[in-house]
Amino acid sequence: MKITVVGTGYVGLVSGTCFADTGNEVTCVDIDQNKIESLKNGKIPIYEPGLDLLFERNTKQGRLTFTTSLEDGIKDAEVIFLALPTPPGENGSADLKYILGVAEDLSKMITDYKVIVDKSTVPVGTSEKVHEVLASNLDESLFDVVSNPEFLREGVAVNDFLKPDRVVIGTSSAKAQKVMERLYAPFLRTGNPIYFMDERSAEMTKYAANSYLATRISFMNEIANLCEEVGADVNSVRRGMGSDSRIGKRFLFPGVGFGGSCFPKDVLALSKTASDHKYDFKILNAVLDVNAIQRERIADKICNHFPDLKGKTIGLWGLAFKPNTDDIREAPALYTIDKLLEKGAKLKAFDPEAMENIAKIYGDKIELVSDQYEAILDVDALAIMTEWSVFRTPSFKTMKKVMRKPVIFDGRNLYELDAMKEEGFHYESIGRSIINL
Ligand SMILES: NC(=O)C1=CN([C@@H]2O[C@H](COP(=O)(O)OP(=O)(O)OC[C@H]3O[C@@H](n4cnc5c(N)ncnc54)[C@H](O)[C@@H]3O)[C@@H](O)[C@H]2O)C=CC1
Ligand SMILES: O=C(O)[C@H]1O[C@H](OP(=O)(O)OP(=O)(O)OC[C@H]2O[C@@H](n3ccc(=O)[nH]c3=O)[C@H](O)[C@@H]2O)[C@H](O)[C@@H](O)[C@@H]1O
Repeated sequence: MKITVVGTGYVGLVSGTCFADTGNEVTCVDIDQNKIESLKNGKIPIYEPGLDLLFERNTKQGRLTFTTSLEDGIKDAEVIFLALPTPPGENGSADLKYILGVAEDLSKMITDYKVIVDKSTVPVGTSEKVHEVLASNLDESLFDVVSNPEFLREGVAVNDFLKPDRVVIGTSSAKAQKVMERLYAPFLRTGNPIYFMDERSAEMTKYAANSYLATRISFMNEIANLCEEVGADVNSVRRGMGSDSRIGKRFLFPGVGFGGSCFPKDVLALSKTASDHKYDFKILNAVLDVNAIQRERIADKICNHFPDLKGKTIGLWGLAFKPNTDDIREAPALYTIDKLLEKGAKLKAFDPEAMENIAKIYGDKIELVSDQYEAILDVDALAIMTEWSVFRTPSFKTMKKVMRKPVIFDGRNLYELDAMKEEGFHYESIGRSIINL
């Protein structure tokens, strides 16, 4: 099938590459000329494990191409995916200017039947808006609009796309449904379901899923904070809870709050949809409030430990919003950095992939170093912000040797309390007791 993907970011590039890998001819379109130039030269502008292999194979074999011209990109395409940004607008609702802008452009270009698929996360009713924009210039027989929310996670995006837990398709057109069934069949061979529903339900499913996952995280963060008060250990509590099959083990890890380009914006957008309909969605507002407090928790612990941070140096391990990505959008590390800088601390940091993006924001306000031990050389304390595997079994001996003081603030609960006691660290984590030296 000939497919066009408009928007070549985390979702568009992964989807386009994976669709090419099942034999489709895919053209990716983006307005960012640098991005397209780099992709044409074989360079992937994001870090996403496993993407390089698929990218190389499909570009080499000519199934995956790139252009900045929407008009060229959609030539002969049967399906056009919109994988465009939907950032929060002024009032928190998703800003649809990219989606509706491209729909408007498409309405002036389409000459034969195409299925326009929205893959971006958009508020309920957006498919109808896209339909309206297209219909303002096009005969209705020339297009169908489908909602196909994407559930991939950054860092494991390729695997999530190739083996989705489920595919959700919102459409009222039998013709479009057949096209989508054909396109997704190779990804559903193990019997994972494809659910067809109306467009509004598909749009709602995406927000409901993300908001529920964010709710679990905020809930666990509050349990963790209470564990600290009552002397319980959240790691034990998490295991005890998660092994109940009604609850499940995943997404119960407390930490420094959820970040990334989606949970914070999607919970906010759903809350806005609710208030637009005069519905006070109390849980969602609490989820956001808890998260705003939690993402400052490590900085707060550091400030408690060092009443005056002037003249102190703190090392940071991890800057990305989660491991295996270079993405720092809404990363909890940003909030920690801002607070510690404001209090006068000097910062040194290391992240395996996100340092280039951090440098774009902070310049020389923080010292970025290329080795995790260099990031703790002569520091008064280490703060762990992202659970990259490489931080899980460090040499505690080396750490103690290079740090000015053996003090760790662990936002991801990477180490056992007994080990920290034995190794002689002052160790503060999330939802567990403090190991005092
Ligand atoms: N990042 C993720 O893990 C996931 C994101 N989503 C949703 O998918 C959508 C896209 O997200 P990301 O891929 O993260 O965004 P992104 O910001 O990484 O990529 C969006 C791309 O669209 C391009 N673009 C903007 N205007 C354009 C135009 N008029 N024509 C062509 N290209 C244009 C930008 O240059 C950028 O390359 C959002 O709605 C997001 O909520 C859904 C599931 C997962
Ligand atoms: O709509 C989206 O963009 C995507 O948002 C999330 O994916 P992603 O943001 O890539 O990453 P997650 O693994 O969900 O983590 C999000 C945040 O929650 C935090 N988190 C996650 C799990 C957990 O148990 N505890 C926890 O604090 C992570 O550290 C991270 O900051 C969803 O998991 C995807 O299904 C969805 O497609």
